Amino acid sequence: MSDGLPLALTLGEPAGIGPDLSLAVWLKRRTLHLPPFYIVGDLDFLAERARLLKLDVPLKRVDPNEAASVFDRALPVVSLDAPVTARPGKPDDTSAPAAIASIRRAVADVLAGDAAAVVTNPIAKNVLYRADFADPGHTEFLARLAQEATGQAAMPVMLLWAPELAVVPVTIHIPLRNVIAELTTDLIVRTGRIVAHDMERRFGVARPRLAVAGLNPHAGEDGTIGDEDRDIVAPAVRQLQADGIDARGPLPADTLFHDRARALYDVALCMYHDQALIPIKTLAFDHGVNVTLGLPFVRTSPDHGTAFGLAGTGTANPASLIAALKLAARLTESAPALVPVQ
Ligand SMILES: NC(=O)C1=CN([C@@H]2O[C@H](COP(=O)(O)OP(=O)(O)OC[C@H]3O[C@@H](n4cnc5c(N)ncnc54)[C@H](O)[C@@H]3O)[C@@H](O)[C@H]2O)C=CC1
Ligand SMILES: NCC(=O)COP(=O)(O)O
Repeated sequence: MSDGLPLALTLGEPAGIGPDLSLAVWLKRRTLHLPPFYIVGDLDFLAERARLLKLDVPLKRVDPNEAASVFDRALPVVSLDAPVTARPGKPDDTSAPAAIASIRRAVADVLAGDAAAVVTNPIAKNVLYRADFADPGHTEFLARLAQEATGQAAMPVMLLWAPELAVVPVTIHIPLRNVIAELTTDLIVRTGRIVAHDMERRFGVARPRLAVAGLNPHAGEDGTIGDEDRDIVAPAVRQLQADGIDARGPLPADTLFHDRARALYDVALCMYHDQALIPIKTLAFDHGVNVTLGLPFVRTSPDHGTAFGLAGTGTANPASLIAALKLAARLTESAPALVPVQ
């Protein structure tokens, strides 16, 4: 990992499974050779959750620069002045400030060079929205924080990655009825350029192959089942090709995700959230990782959400968080912790 720096892991929604998984994966640090990380959150709250789960996890309040050396014997906690009282499975609007402050601190640490990358635990979007969180999710919030800190505009792109499949939703958390209005040739082109750049730079794929899904059934069937594929998606593919990017499409989405089709591309660019996330969560829910491309730093996250029904039970599967920690370490190895925004 870059310069032996630890990963900064956010608290996420305190009533969700993020705290449980963070404690559980620390216990597996040696057997799984996990990269060192610290969690940004309320130490007393984490100690209480560990007691509830009967997990013997010593916690140590640290500054980020102490975290790597502490990690082997205790879970390092960068403590925030944002106490949490939420109980497992009972989301409580008062914990939104702590969830937000944790993300802010993790980003500040990585931008200050004190952490190698940001790994986020799941937040409950509706809880944050009620607290006037202005962004749809981490993806856009992280880009805003990066822009505020560096003065450089960042266009964040959501990638869901697993060894079996990588997908990008071009439009993300918007109502389905707004997708057509927001889907433009320019948006697809800008997204495709960032995907091609970051797949090469971060993931080490020499000439990434992009499969661009159509929006309509049968990719519009020559404009007879909707004209967006012909008028919006196809020109974007041509532009990406003119840029020298190996892009194909628009391809019918219903035949894009079976085994033989997946062997022909590195990333599928999908036109809306569920077109991208259904296939990857079907194939790789337990170990899929959410990665934000287009940022000047690495951010990964488990692919799942807060799973309120499992919080405090000790039954949530930690595999996706483990994959997120390992991928964050890998991505910071293959490129500097901070890369300029294109
Ligand atoms: N990166 C993030 O911050 C994300 C946040 N969310 C948020 O999570 C909340 C709940 O969303 P849902 O759609 O219900 O998705 P979810 O992923 O929390 O749960 C979907 C199903 O998968 C199960 N599940 C999830 N994680 C699991 C794990 N580690 N082990 C075993 N089973 C697991 C749950 O019990 C549930 O049956 C929402 O508020 C949403 O906004 C959802 C996805 C990502
Ligand atoms: N469906 C993916 C998701 O909700 C993650 O969003 P983000 O918080 O990473 O932007």
